[in-house]
Amino acid sequence: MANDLILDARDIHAWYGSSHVLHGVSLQIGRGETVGLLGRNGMGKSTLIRTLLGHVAQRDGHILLFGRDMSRAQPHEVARRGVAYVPEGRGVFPNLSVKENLVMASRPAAAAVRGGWSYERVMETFPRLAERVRHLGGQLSGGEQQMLAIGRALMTQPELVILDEATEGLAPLVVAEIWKVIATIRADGIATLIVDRDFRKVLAHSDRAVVLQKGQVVLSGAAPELQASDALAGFLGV
Ligand SMILES: Nc1ncnc2c1ncn2[C@@H]1O[C@H](COP(=O)(O)OP(=O)(O)OP(=O)(O)O)[C@@H](O)[C@H]1O
Repeated sequence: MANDLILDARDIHAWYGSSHVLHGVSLQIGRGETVGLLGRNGMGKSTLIRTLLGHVAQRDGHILLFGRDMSRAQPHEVARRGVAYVPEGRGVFPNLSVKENLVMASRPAAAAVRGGWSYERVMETFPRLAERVRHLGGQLSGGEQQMLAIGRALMTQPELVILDEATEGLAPLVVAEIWKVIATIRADGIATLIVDRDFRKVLAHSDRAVVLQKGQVVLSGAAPELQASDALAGFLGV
């Protein structure tokens, strides 16, 4: 199994100044596996993601990516290893056009391996973006920006896509479109780590899920098992 792991993070701690936020979290993601990361507000989900990506300087623990030690890696080194991050708040370039946003993210890399995510395939997957290729990132609606952010992530030909609150604040129709794209990414065999407030949708689209409470893993298991678990509602406060 070890060789099939994309991510193997063990005993992760993280701090903001004197505030100790993650208390020994372990998380494994296998090739092509979709993992949901659940927990109430402020429980450490974004911090865990940002720590894995190298954005939180005060950290401890072991992070292996494809078996390589990335415990002290910088964010650009993690990205180069095939981890694409779609942050809360999207992160598209407002002064570049839709096409420029996509093309500048593009990496040929191992595209041939799976057919890859070409500019054309992103356009087919997101018809709304195709209608707006010349618009600037900043002129797009929130939902379109989110699609552009996901499109950018896919153009890097990732092995693992991390989606932090990708549907936050979007209209129901757009949310439904984004879940459809998440299903496409999964069917493509790209591993995904998903954070979203809609825990039912997360479980429906994941192989496995992990629940954080106060910076610790309090529950984890196969998605169908968690769905049926009485403990889950308690941890999520629903
Ligand atoms: N930049 C920061 N500086 C100081 N404290 C922070 C910072 N970011 C987050 N925190 C604190 O760390 C804890 C975990 O926050 P985090 O954002 O990781 O939680 P979360 O589970 O992602 O919740 P949310 O859904 O609200 O984003 C919270 O107590 C939060 O206030």
